[in-house]
Amino acid sequence: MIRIQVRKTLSMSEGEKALQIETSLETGSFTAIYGRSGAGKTTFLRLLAGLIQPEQGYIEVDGQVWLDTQKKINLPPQKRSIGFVFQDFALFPNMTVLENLQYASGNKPDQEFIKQLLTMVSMEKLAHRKPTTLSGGQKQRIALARALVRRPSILLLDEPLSALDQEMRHKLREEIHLLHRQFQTTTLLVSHDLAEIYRLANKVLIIEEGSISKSGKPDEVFSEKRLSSKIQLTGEVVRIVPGEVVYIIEILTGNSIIKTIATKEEAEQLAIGSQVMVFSKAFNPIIKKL
Ligand SMILES: Nc1ncnc2c1ncn2[C@@H]1O[C@H](COP(=O)(O)OP(=O)(O)OP(=O)(O)O)[C@@H](O)[C@H]1O
Repeated sequence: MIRIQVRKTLSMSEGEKALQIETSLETGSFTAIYGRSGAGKTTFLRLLAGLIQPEQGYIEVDGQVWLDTQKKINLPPQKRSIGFVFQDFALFPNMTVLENLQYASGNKPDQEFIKQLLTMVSMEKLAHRKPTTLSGGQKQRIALARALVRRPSILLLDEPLSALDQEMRHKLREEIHLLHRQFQTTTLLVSHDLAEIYRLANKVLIIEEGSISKSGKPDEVFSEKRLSSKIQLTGEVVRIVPGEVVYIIEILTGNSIIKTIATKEEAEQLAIGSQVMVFSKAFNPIIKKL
């Protein structure tokens, strides 16, 4: 079990605001953190990692206290068993893929485990390449393997797939899913992508106005009961076409575009890039073999 309670004053453009988070996570769970830009999601991960200090807080991970401001306990980042993956790869450019993993694994690299990780992220053949010769997806696979190489108690993923194209995002999402099934590392993922959250997370925390406004299973948190439906898809708004009476909203879901209609009021709440869920009560599909 992981118990977290932190308070930190954030300096926002509109002034100061308190970030106050209190939650507990089951060991081995996969939790997504969702919220507007600037809500404090990254700051929350950095507080957990010990990269920034809260004014007040308590963090206990599987019985070990990492932070207790009352008792003046505060483990430095290197003593907190954490793996971190950011959106911008952050590999050492002068080291090969293998050296990046060996360096991260400390004094006694477990060569067998490094090999297993490289195989799991399909990078065993590229172990001797330098990061500059790799694609974004490949670099992020190495960043994932590197974050896991010390078998951390917590894996923190800060929008790890957001710099990748749709296809690569999808592939890496499945790899993260497999890595989590294999190692059961307690994971926190910051994501704006509902499809990603649905696929990976068993719990979601929504951060609004500096605190958790909702938490629960993705289904409970995102779907509204009144919208009980036969089909539910998640996607991203790619086009909004105003009409005389209604608006046409084009939504990218997987590799397909769905067109739906919306009232002016509904359309005004959307923007290009908004993540949405599409519901339909009547589902009467026609199947055509491709
Ligand atoms: N160490 C710090 N001390 C005080 N304020 C900070 C600190 N780090 C970040 N902030 C402020 O806290 C706010 C939240 O930033 P944060 O990066 O956590 O948001 P976010 O929810 O991750 O946003 P995004 O989705 O855009 O990445 C910002 O206004 C930022 O300027």
